[in-house]
This record gives sequence, structure tokens and C-alpha cells, in this order.
Amino acid sequence: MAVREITPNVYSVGVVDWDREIFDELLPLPDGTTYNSYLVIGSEKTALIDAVDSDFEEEFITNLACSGATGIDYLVVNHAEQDHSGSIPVFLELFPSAKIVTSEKCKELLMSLHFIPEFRIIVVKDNETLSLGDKTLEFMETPWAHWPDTMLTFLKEDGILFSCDLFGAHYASSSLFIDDEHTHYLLAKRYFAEIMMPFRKKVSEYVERVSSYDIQIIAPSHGPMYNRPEYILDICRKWSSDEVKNRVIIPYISMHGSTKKMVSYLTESLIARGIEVRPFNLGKTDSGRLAMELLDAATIVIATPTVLFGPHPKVANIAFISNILKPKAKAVGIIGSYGWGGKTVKDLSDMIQKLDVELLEPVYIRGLPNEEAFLKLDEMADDILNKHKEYNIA
Ligand SMILES: Cc1cc2nc3c(=O)[nH]c(=O)nc-3n(C[C@H](O)[C@H](O)[C@H](O)COP(=O)(O)O)c2cc1C
Repeated sequence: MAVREITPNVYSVGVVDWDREIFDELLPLPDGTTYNSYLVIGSEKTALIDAVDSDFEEEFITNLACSGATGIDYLVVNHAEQDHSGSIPVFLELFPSAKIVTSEKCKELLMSLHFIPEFRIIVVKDNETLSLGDKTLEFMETPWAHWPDTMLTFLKEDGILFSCDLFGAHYASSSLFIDDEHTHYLLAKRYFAEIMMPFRKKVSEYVERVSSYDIQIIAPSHGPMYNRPEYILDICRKWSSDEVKNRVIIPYISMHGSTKKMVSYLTESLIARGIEVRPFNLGKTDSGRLAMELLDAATIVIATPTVLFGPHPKVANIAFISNILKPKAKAVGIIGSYGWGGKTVKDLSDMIQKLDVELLEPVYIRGLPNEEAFLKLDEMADDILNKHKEYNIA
């Protein structure tokens, strides 16, 4: 991506990864991503904010050469993850007098992840400032958004918050700023659900903290920048709250149709009670879409047949992922079908121990669902409705 000016003497020098389809070998990227890097040229010193993935170091170095900067004194590293830090070793070779400016925790990580020598690193603390002459950088420690090392950098004179992974979105775009908030919304939601949901209490704290600053632009490390910061601050405030919707999601697998009949029946039964429902066939759904729904649903009903004495592996995988993503749901139900025996309900309950949820009475039946099974599913729907009324959402 070409070097572009954001405000006088502040440039975007990052790269676009149009083709990336998966992140962390786990998260589908329907719209690619970007690795953003920003150059701040002060009257006395020049700082680069974050670097890019090592796959793009050639393009990155070309961007720096085209930026017009005569030298770079500091590389501010907000976060040590390799998609931002992978090109740091090459950068340090090309700019032998540049120093890395980062948090104590990030220093440890950079030294172990990239063997960066300690003498090249300056550690800064929360609220510390660094003068570049007519421009001043202020650092805010924000651990666990989403690694323990993370910090944000605020360029005071221009009101630009370099927010690293916080407020990001995986969105390959040639636009510097968001051109369509509607299109962006779902990508930001997917990103938040996959990356920030487990740390939403921290995110909530950080949203309030940065809201007290006079921010004109938020410049994240993935996706376009925000020249209307309140848009992303407002939605992150909502996503990081405890607020849930009168909605049930049903991740399911069915090999031969019995569990699917139960899912279809429960879906209709919930709709008849005025509850929104979203069944997810785990044979087809991408995990990011499911994560997005996990951000809103008050209840999760996991539906699986028994396979080799336990839940179907695709369902077990989603139960495991839900357990670590820590969605906001307040209740969980288990339904499904077995042939001769096993411990599916117990195994699944054990897999979601980290979730602070009420467990509904399971409906786990032998073979095809009969009238009695359908009555039990109606009872589960009644139970869900009552709970949603208790939560004041139905
Ligand atoms: C590969 C395979 C393994 C199975 N293992 C078990 C098992 O360990 N215990 C059991 O009760 N049923 C087992 N079953 C039977 C299914 O749980 C049963 O047929 C169920 O009704 C299938 O539900 P579905 O139609 O939703 O796929 C197994 C079925 C298959 C295909």
C-alpha cells in the first residue's frame, strides 16, 4: 500500500494482505486483513508505531524508504505478536541506531520471540511521555487487550490514538478511513468476538479510559482508521458489557437426522414463544460467524448425537472454543440423540466449566425423537422463556 499522509507529518506506512484467508490457523478471514504501521515525524525525532508481518517486510521497507523520513529514532512496539513484530529484526538491521520503545512485558516477549538484544529496548511505563520535538507520544498500558504486553500510544498534538489490536478489524481495504460503517460493523464484530470477547471486562475498562482523551482519530493495527472515534467506542462499549439479547443459538451436528429433527422442533418452539433463534450446522458454519452470535445470545443450546461414547468431535471442538471465548450467555442446554449409551451430557457439561451459566434440564433421547421428546423440548423452550424474563430481556 502506498505511503499516505494522515495529518501533517503523520503517515500510514503499513501493508494490505488481500489474500489471507485464515488467522492463527483457526479464524477464517472473509475479507483479508492489513498490518498497519504509522510514521510520526517530529521536529527533533522520528518514531515508527508498530511494524508488520515478516511476509511483507520488503514492501514495508520500501514504504519506509518512500516516506521521506531521513532517519528513524524510535520504533514504538505496542504489542509483540508476530503479525506486528515479524519485520522488527530486519528493521533493526536497517536502522542500527533506532531504539524500540515498549512495555516491560513486551520487552520480555520481543527478546524471546525474536532474540532482540536488550540494549536496543527502552521500557516505558503507564502514562509516560516521549517528546519528538513538536509532537508528543503518551503511552497507556492496557494488559490483556489481548496479550499481557499490550499498550496504546496517543499522539497528543494530533489527537491520534494508535490502538494496536484494540478497536481493530480484519478488513483489507485501500481506504485509509472507514468508508462504510455498515459494512465495517460485522467485520469489527467478528474480530471483537474472536479476539477480545475473553477479555471484555478489560476492554470495557479501556474504552472508558480512552474516552476521557480528546481523540480525533483511532488508528488500529488491523483495518481502516476511524475519523469518527465514537462509532467504534460506542459499539465496543456495548459488546464488552454484560448485555445479552432475547436470543438462543443452537450449534449442532446430526449424522443421520435425529438430532436435526430435535433442533428444528426446538427452533419452532422458541420462535412461537417470541424468542429469536439461530441454529448453526457445524458441518457448514465458519467458527467466526458462531463467535459473533455468541456475543449476543442469552442462551446456548448444544445439540449432538453420541459418537464413540461422547459428543461428536465437531461439537466438542465448539464446546471447547466457547469455554475459552467466555461468551456472555447465562444459560446452556444440551439436546441430542444416542443409540445405546455413553456419557455425552456429562462430557459436554465438563467441557464448559469456565462458563458462568445455569445448566438447563437436558433432553437427551434414544434414536428418533417421539412425542414425549417433543414435549420435553417444549418444556425446555418454556424454561428458556422464563429465564429470559428473569433476565429482563423477554
Ligand atoms: C460413528 C458412530 C459412532 C456411534 N457411537 C455411539 C456410541 O458410542 N454410543 C451411542 O449410544 N450411540 C452411538 N452411535 C449411534 C448414534 O448416536 C445414534 O444413531 C444417534 O441417533 C444418531 O443421531 P443423528 O441421527 O442425529 O446423527 C454412533 C453412531 C455412529 C455413526
